[in-house]
Amino acid sequence: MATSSAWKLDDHPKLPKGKTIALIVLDGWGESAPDQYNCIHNAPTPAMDSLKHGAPDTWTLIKAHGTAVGLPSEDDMGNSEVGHNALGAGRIFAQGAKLCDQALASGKIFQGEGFKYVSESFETNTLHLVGLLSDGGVHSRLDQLQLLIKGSAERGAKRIRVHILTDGRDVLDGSSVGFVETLEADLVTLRENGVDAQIASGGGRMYVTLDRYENDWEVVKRGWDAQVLGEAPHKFKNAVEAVKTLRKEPGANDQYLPPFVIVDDSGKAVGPIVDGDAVVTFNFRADRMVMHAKALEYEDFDKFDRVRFPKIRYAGMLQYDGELKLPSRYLVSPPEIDRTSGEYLAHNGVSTFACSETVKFGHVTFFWNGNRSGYFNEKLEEYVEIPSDSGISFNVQPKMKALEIGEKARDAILSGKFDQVRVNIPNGDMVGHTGDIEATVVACEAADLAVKMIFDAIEQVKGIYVVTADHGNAEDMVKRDKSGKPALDKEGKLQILTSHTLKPVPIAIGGPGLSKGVRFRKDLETPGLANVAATVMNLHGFVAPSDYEPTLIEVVE
Ligand SMILES: O=C(O)[C@@H](CO)OP(=O)(O)O
Ligand SMILES: [Mn+2]
Ligand SMILES: [Mn+2]
Repeated sequence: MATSSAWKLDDHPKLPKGKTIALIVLDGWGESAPDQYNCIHNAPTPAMDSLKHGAPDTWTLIKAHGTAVGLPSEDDMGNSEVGHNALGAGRIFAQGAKLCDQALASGKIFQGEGFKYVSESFETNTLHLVGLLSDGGVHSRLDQLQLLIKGSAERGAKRIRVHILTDGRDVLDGSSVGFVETLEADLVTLRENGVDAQIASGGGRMYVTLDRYENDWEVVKRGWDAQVLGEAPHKFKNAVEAVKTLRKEPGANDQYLPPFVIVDDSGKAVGPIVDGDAVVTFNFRADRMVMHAKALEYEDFDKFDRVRFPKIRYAGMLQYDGELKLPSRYLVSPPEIDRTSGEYLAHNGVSTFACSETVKFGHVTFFWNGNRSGYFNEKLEEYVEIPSDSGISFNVQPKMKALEIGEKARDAILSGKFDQVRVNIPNGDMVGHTGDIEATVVACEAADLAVKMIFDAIEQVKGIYVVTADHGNAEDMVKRDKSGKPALDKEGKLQILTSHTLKPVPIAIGGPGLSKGVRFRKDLETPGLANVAATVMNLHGFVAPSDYEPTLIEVVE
């Protein structure tokens, strides 16, 4: 790849090139006060602990939520998409949640090409809305769905079917009932006003539709069967009753609710997707919509038997994959995350190895590279995916593939072939989402062992490590009141927190290759994840582009 002048990075005046850098992202690893709900504190994590104590020059905290990562407000917890986007792109982009808010508030969403396209079905056919039903703000938001439904009805949608996916992962488990009741009440009002509006199907997000990175197509198939074919093992006349009843099944919770369809008095599904219908998927976040989008859009498709492939007018809330241009129609233009650090470094000859297990593979590749799949330069990059366990909830195998990721990273470091070895270690996050505190402690220990393995390899090649996280999760596993004490529910019970948090995340640098005098600056007011890219570019021996968020480090004599 010839380096055009636009891509050429200036040499760093003080820092050398050619050091091997291990870049470790601990998924869902925030910093919080120690107590019994802080699984990171309660796990033996000697590698991570060794970085922290008495080392203010090489260990610090950075912001990983809210406006620091392009989310609408400081009440928005961080997540992997916005976190890895910020880490990789070195700048803060207004993210999907915010762009959709703006488009809905101004009404522009209804004037765009995407909406016009789907609205051509309104007169004669059904509008289906499919997505995650909660106010979590990570993948979707209920208030955005409400505005979309209202706006569509005002613009001629006569028959509306909503296919819901219950959450319990970005919000408390059990909250699905309240969200379904709220939606149902809206639909009742619409019906009173002459719009035939109903919930048509549903299921838990982790079991129905929202798989990612092709971990388990069965998940998408279950959703297809319910949404398109109108077939599911459970049939109900009413969605509130469906959710309440199915939550009582063994092992069921909001995340893993079995699929159901709503049927009429004669037992017929009320809303299968058929030829001529319009479909809008109202999630703004990409990763868990890509597989579903392929099933809805691709003529050639062999991942499961679709039985019927209806000719529909389909639009995503956003375009979910910029490289694949998928879906081809969308309501809101996604953030244009360009000139990522990965692309710059590839243009400047830096060779990169990236690895995680399936459930986080796209985080260190696709999200890292600004929601773009594929290599920038095949000769310089190698991305390795370790297959994740599928069909289980991760508290059953809390060690996940941490050690395998550690081994792959170690081998890549020792091979001498790569300047940057980048990994995501998923345990704190994936097991934290199960709400299983004991398993999450085991998960954090496993993550730390993987970190240690990578540190050892860096030691051998006299390289540098940068270790950080994308957002919090495992460091706080209980819902708290304003004073920070565990909040009790109406029955006086603790409410286990399965979601991410608002906490800052640690970042540490070190290793024998770190030049003397490199330390974290103290003059940045609120450093966040977006400051990491410039830092890493410096450690590779380059000055970051001038519009990147400033580097976290300085070199003192
Ligand atoms: O699992 C997911 O989809 C989200 C939570 O909704 O987690 P993360 O952002 O860490 O991928
Ligand atoms: Mn994450
Ligand atoms: Mn997560």
